[in-house]
Amino acid sequence: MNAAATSHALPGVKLPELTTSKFNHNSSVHTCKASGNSNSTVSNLQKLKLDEPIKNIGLAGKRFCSVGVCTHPLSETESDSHVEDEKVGVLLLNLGGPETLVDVQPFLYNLFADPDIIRLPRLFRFLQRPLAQIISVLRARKSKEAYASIGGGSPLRKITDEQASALKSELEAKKLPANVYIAMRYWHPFTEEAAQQIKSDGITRLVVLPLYPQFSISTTGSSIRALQNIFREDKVLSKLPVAIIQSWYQRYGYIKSMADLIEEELLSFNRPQEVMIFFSAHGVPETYVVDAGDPYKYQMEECIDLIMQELKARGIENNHRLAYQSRVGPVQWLKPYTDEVLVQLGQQGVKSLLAVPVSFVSEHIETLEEIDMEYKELALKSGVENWGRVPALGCTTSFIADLADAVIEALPSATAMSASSSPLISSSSSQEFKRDPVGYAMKIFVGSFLAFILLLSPRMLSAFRKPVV
Ligand SMILES: C=CC1=C(C)c2cc3[nH]c(cc4nc(cc5[nH]c(cc1n2)c(C)c5CCC(=O)O)C(CCC(=O)O)=C4C)c(C)c3C=C
Ligand SMILES: [Fe+2]
Repeated sequence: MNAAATSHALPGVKLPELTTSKFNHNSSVHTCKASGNSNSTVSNLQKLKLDEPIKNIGLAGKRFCSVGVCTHPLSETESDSHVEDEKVGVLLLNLGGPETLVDVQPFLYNLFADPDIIRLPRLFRFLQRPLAQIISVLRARKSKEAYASIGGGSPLRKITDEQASALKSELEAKKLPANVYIAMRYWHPFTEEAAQQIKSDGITRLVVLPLYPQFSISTTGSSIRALQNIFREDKVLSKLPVAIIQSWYQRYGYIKSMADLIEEELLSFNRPQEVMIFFSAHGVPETYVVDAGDPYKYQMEECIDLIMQELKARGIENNHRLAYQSRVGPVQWLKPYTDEVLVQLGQQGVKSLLAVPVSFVSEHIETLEEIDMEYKELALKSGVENWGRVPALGCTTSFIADLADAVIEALPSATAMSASSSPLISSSSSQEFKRDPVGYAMKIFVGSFLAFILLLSPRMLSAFRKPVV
């Protein structure tokens, strides 16, 4: 476990009591539920109060619960309300992608203008937008080439639409009629558009479901912040009961669906038992984990362990590795890097390799271009002879059914986001400031100065322009 993952990724977030459980391979039901749902199928429960600082309960960085549901403490009136009388909405959070090559630069601008993607010291936040403009222009050419090679745009919107409609059908089949909305962080349909639709449809209870299995400050965290900002400013939305599922990588339905895909893909090799299972996750800068307490790395490692345990239970005992891809800019990202590990494996004599994208559930630029083209070529050049790739989950039936169950489990614990005491928006830096204001001020001053020099240096600018591999 990484000691740095002790603080919560959304610092100070108060969560209701969640029940925790052991992962149960023999069970076809989920092993964890939010408390408040009396129909619990949970075994080996251990209560974990998440509104206490995590480090005080000796479970730093660990989440044993399959669904981290983030709400405010339930009031009696709210917890008494009947779900059957509600107009239920489900909001899927996703990244978004450029639909045409013309969209690429403005999409990149939106991405780099996000303070959860380029984390500038507070004093230099005024540089965020000009920097985003420079970096997006510098990166646009390479990025356009990549999108051009997969047909001229991102498939993300289409796939997310399909997932939304599959989830809606599955919820209906499970007797929970619901409207399903999509909020993309950096391209259409933007979070604002989804929020307006939710409001005009008169939704009375909302479950927020990120399409990222693992939590990262840069993905789910950023989307929740954006949502929180919009909801808090709106009279109606600020009162809407909302349940936020923060991560769901431990759910058995997800783990089983991933194992199914891997098992099936292994069969396409001549000697399946000799294939190295190579998990490739999207990276994040190392400082996210080490300084900001992003649980992403820990959750990723736990996720891979769970998938491998599930495969082992099926008699599949292949070797496996985890590496991180898609780094951007000159800073250190989570290691080991996918490109470096592929070269090492080839040189070490690994002949058959199955790539498994694991941080995202749709095909996108980084599966279709980076893995299928760049990494495949690199692996084959390095000595790998047989290459395969597990498809993204997309609309796999067992996976969508499990997402529907996650929504149903989360629904009863929805409460209003409005309470202005909500700490969802508060940042780790404000907590640090409260703890040690002088040290914090010094750090900001020195950090800002260095950041300013670094950010405008030719090396930094060219690192954003260069393709990583
Ligand atoms: C779990 C998934 C993702 C994490 C974590 C993540 C962090 C992260 N990403 C960038 C920079 C870029 N990401 C880009 C595309 C992109 N990123 C994700 C997912 C995660 N990103 C997806 C699904 C996509 C693809 C969308 C699509 O169009 O198909 C891009 C644009 C493409 C490119 O030019 O490479 C950039 C840039 C950072 C800096 C970051 C963490 C800080
Ligand atoms: Fe990314």
